[in-house]
Amino acid sequence: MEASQKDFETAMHQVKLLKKDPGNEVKLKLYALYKQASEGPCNAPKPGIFDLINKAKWDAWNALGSLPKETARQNYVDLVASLSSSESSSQRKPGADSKQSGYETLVVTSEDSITKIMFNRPNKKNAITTQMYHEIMHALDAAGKDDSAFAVFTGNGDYYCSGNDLNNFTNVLPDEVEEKAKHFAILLRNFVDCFINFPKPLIAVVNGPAVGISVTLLGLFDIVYASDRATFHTPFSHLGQSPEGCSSYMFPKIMGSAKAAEMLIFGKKLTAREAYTQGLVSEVFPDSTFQEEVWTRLKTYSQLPPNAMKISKQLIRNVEKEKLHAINSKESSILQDRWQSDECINAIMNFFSKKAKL
Ligand SMILES: CCCCC/C=C/CC(=O)SCCNC(=O)CCNC(=O)[C@H](O)C(C)(C)COP(=O)(O)OP(=O)(O)OC[C@H]1O[C@@H](n2cnc3c(N)ncnc32)[C@H](O)[C@@H]1OP(=O)(O)O
Repeated sequence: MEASQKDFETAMHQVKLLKKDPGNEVKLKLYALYKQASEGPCNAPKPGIFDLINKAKWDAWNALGSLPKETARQNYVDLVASLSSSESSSQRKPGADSKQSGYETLVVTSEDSITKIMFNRPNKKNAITTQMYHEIMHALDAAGKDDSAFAVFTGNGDYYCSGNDLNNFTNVLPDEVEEKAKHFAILLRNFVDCFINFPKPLIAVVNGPAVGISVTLLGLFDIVYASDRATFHTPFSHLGQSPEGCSSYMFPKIMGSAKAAEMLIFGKKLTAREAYTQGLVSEVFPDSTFQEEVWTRLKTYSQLPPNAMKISKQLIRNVEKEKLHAINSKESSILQDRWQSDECINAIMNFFSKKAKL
């Protein structure tokens, strides 16, 4: 299948996550393909002979001649995929129980055929920064391709995750607000798409309170295990925002529209037991034995035939994939407007002036 504009944008994000410098030759190739894919054949004036860097870039772009934009886009996406996958395989020893390097906001490990992705900003209640959104997308992409049977998300410390890091919205100058909102909407859409597209069973081990986007995404998980200390809170109206993560569709489907509305419109916080009764959580465990019970069970499941599990997951989820992509796109574009609203800007300012906490 031909790479889409969205694949192209995702690849552009992935390039920023490469840990190793791919070298000048590859960087020139990436530059040339990027220009060809976004602007078409080279139309810029040739730089002067002593302007070495710009001349090398111009030469690389010009060398692509009349290569169609779509082919350049595909080649760019393929090149980035090969750079990312060679980087992740060189970071992992085959068969080893390994902590994968290259992540700053996550701890990603592979053990017992399970890829564990742990939010790792315990001092900030695992709030998700822009870097963390990118690292999660990268970890999911790698977990979808590695030889693990399934992927598990959990949190380090007392929280599962406190949702979007509200600092993502600070330090934005007034004339940048519109552009930033657009940028975040693209990031959000790409981020949620990674969960919709994830090909293997996706499991959440909710070790403590969960807020915002870390809750809404649970509707896209296949199994959710929760400690009895966990709570589930989507305070969108309090923040002048609106639902994401496909929750505007998945939550009413899972728990019925009356219960979903209490959460998504009024920000009602659910206990783990309530979330279980409403179908968002598969099972609740006492906090004292949570880790032991859950991981023992997951290790047993991970020995089941991986292809059978993958196929079953896809059978369950794929019927609605296109619908979910459309919902994600709509939710992201509504949020793009919300982030520019006085309601939202005031709510975030109140949080940082410590006037408002959830
Ligand atoms: C690309 C953009 C996509 C956007 C997608 C949109 C998603 C929507 C959402 O996710 S909405 C949810 C947003 N989250 C919140 O509003 C939570 C805000 N945090 C709180 O209300 C509280 O911190 C708490 C209830 C989670 C925990 O309270 P507690 O008193 O136990 O702890 P502290 O407040 O002292 O927290 C410790 C430090 O962590 C910082 N922090 C916690 N959560 C966030 C956050 N979401 N964003 C930014 N910072 C957060 C908190 O400020 C403390 O920092 P400090 O020690 O430096 O003061």
